[in-house]
Amino acid sequence: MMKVILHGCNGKMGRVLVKLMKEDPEIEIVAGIDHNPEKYMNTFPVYGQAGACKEKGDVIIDFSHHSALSALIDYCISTKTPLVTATTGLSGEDFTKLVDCSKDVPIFHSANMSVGINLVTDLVARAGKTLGSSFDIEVIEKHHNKKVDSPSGTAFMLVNAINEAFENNKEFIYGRHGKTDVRKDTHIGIHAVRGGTIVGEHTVIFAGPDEIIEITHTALSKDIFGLGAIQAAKFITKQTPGFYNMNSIIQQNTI
Ligand SMILES: NC(=O)C1=CN([C@@H]2O[C@H](COP(=O)(O)OP(=O)(O)OC[C@H]3O[C@@H](n4cnc5c(N)ncnc54)[C@H](OP(=O)(O)O)[C@@H]3O)[C@@H](O)[C@H]2O)C=CC1
Ligand SMILES: O=C(O)C1=N[C@H](C(=O)O)C[C@H](O)C1
Repeated sequence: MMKVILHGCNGKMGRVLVKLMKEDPEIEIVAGIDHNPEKYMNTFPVYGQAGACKEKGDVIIDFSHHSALSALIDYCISTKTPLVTATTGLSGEDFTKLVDCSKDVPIFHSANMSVGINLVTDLVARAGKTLGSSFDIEVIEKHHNKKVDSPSGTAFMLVNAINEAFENNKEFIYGRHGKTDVRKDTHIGIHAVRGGTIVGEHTVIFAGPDEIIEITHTALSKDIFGLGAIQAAKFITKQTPGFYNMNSIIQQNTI
């Protein structure tokens, strides 16, 4: 039985994880951590912050807010608990802290826990490399109206992968408005749409002379993110300290 501590248990993704983990006979949720512990009647104890958690878990799954990450990492280091973190909106400092922590504890981070988007990340990097600078690259991401961070973590994952293929020579342009300068071929435009209950859609457009390639991933349910996080949790409880992502699982399973 894998004992899980769920960080952000009362949020939208937290509730999805509670539902999915209750259906999994190999998992027990031993505790939750959330800003507002009293919000739901849970069958497990819920604490207002990581430091207050009394239970010991085999792993923590985190879908919360970037501002909570620092305290969570301190908890993981002091209790030597592996962490699967899906939270987006992380700063460079947050990433550095995660990488430092991974020297002592297994850490898994992916801005998108679906298998599909991880394949798309490879595809767009390859497309960028193949098409070169004569194709303009623009990314459009669409999410629900409750999302707090823009652009999405996945959009950053996609453009960073493309940029690497261009030896990091690209400049990210966030939306356009007014009488701005004309587009340069070093630009990658990134555009965020927010509305309704859109689960998550990412399109990368490669617009060239007289032809256009569009690669789109559409998430149809939040369950895919939850199931990916559960798969990641099962994976890192068997790993030594290090920094892991979806590719670590894909390579192992050759899905
Ligand atoms: N990697 C992936 O595949 C996916 C990642 N995400 C990411 O997961 C995160 C959560 O998404 P979602 O569930 O939709 O967001 P929600 O806002 O619905 O949930 C976040 C939860 O975390 C709580 N929280 C906020 N700050 C803290 C804190 N300092 N300590 C403890 N709990 C805190 C919130 O409490 P309160 O509301 O009271 O502030 C809320 O209950 C986002 O960063 C999102 O981008 C989402 C889907 C997929
Ligand atoms: O907040 C969300 O909902 C999502 N966030 C992640 C992101 O920022 O990329 C992943 C997914 O698209 C849903």
